[in-house]
Amino acid sequence: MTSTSERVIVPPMDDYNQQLVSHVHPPDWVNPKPADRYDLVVIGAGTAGLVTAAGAAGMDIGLKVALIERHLMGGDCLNVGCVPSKCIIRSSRVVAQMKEAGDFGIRPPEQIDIDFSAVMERMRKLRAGISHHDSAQRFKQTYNIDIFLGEGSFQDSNTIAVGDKILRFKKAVITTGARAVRPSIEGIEETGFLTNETVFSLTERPKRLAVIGGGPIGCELAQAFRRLGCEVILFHRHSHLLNKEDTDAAEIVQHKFEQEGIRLVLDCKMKRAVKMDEGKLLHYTCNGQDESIIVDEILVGAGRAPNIEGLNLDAVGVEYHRKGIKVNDYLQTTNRNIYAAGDICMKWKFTHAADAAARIVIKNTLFSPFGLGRSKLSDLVMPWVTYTDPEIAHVGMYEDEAQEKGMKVSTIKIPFNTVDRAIADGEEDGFVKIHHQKGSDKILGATIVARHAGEMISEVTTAIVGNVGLSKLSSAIHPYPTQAEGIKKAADAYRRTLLTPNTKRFLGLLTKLS
Ligand SMILES: Cc1cc2nc3c(=O)[nH]c(=O)nc-3n(C[C@H](O)[C@H](O)[C@H](O)COP(=O)(O)OP(=O)(O)OC[C@H]3O[C@@H](n4cnc5c(N)ncnc54)[C@H](O)[C@@H]3O)c2cc1C
Ligand SMILES: NC(=O)c1ccc[n+]([C@@H]2O[C@H](COP(=O)([O-])OP(=O)(O)OC[C@H]3O[C@@H](n4cnc5c(N)ncnc54)[C@H](O)[C@@H]3O)[C@@H](O)[C@H]2O)c1
Repeated sequence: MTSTSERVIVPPMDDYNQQLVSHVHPPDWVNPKPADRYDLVVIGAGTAGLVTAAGAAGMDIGLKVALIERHLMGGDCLNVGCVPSKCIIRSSRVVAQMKEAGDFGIRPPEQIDIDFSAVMERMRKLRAGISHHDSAQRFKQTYNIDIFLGEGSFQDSNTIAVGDKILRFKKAVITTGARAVRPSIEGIEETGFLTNETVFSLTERPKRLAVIGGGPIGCELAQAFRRLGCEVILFHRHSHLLNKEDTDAAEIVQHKFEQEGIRLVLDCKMKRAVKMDEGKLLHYTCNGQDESIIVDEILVGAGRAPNIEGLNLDAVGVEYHRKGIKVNDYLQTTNRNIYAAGDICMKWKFTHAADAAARIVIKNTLFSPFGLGRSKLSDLVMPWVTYTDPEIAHVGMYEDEAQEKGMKVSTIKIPFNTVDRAIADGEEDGFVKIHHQKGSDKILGATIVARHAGEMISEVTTAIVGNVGLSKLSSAIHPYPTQAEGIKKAADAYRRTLLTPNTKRFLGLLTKLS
């Protein structure tokens, strides 16, 4: 047995990050002697890889599974994505609520003292605490999975190399995820910038922060850093933020950002970055005007690039493109023995999407002989949430998407200023919007904008998955007062559309006879 594990550093290497690394890339890890042949080899131990490997090995039916990770087990979600971002978002919400205290009859403190380094330390502590779930030791001991730390690279259609080890497989799954796109802005590499891979290592607050990209990453982090005391300028190349979301929803968030003092530069083109003594100079154009600004740090959240380099995909006939690996609806690549799941191959780049895809892959690789009974990606009903404040939660189709599919759509919108609990909470900026098939109560999709919209959307997801229509939803009792009553109000609004003049006449007759 040889040790192939390279020492990995997650700055700052305090006790918490040492604990994290000891779980997800132990410095003293010794790769095992490979089995003669694996039923499944999984490359990449992010959410998709962990769920695939644990799901297969955890069945305890004697499957031999290997999992390869070159950096940190847990992937983006645990280390540089969902977990650290939601921890600092939580701290930033405390600041926002302290600032709003006056609206609730509570005198806010004269000065809110934000200890940025303590906020980041809290995040590191929580992340380290969660990390044992994804640890190499746990996956080895609980599931009897062979963990190989190192870069996986295909040799041929039956073997993968990790360092000096050769792993033979029946089926392989590529779950290597994606990373931040490096923007093509002149001088940006020399000037230096942060991405999601480095921003959570900050220990000091940058006074002036430029955020490039107004998608989920840019928006969630711009608002958090603004609330934690940075001056934030947010550059986006489209005419409004979160342009993939429902327009009304994005508008509410954009308005909130402006209220909170985030400077928005929309429809912009970044031209050049220059490192100066006073900071980082950014040249850009906006509305045809040349402009510039000096900041202390630049954070880029400008989309994702797939981690395909080094996999040697050409050797195994796995086709790929700029956005990732090509898969069919069964998540099978162009090599029938090799599958893929998660950010490496899917338009839905979410942890829960990677998890759901992994479950499809387990079924299709191991339990669908001759292709019988395979599960399809297109059967999934996918919700997602952007954790701005208010949050935007969505599930199913947007109105235009449904129309493009030839469906006739009706939309019901309930603003939260008509929902008692939202009024009591002082959280009236938002709405529940439900799209349903015209002339029927079948729910096609929904968007919710609310402080905890993410906690509410699952009711609609469950309804869609369970084929529960608006009529049934309207008969489900919702506790009063809750913000989820907004969903019931939408369902009630649908029920009222059934009251045609004829039904009203009939009901009138019934009352006379009663
Ligand atoms: C800032 C940020 C916030 C986010 N917030 C959320 C959120 O709130 N909710 C949500 O649902 N999603 C969120 N996401 C998205 C989520 O993190 C991803 O969709 C999810 O991590 C994808 O999982 P994955 O397994 O496909 O890939 P990854 O998590 O990227 O894992 C891939 C793994 O493969 C390894 N690897 C790559 N190449 C090789 C190789 N050749 N050999 C061995 N190992 C290799 C990598 O090191 C990595 O560990 C966020 C993302 C970011 C960046
Ligand atoms: N809450 C969540 O679930 C969550 C949170 C964060 C990220 N994510 C996932 O991560 C993925 C990546 O997020 P993202 O925000 O990086 O990508 P994105 O592609 O969704 O958004 C980036 C935006 O930046 C713009 N942009 C790119 N280059 C620019 C430039 N030079 N100047 C100005 N604007 C520029 C793009 O046009 C785009 O609209 C998303 O697909 C999302 O699924 C999810």
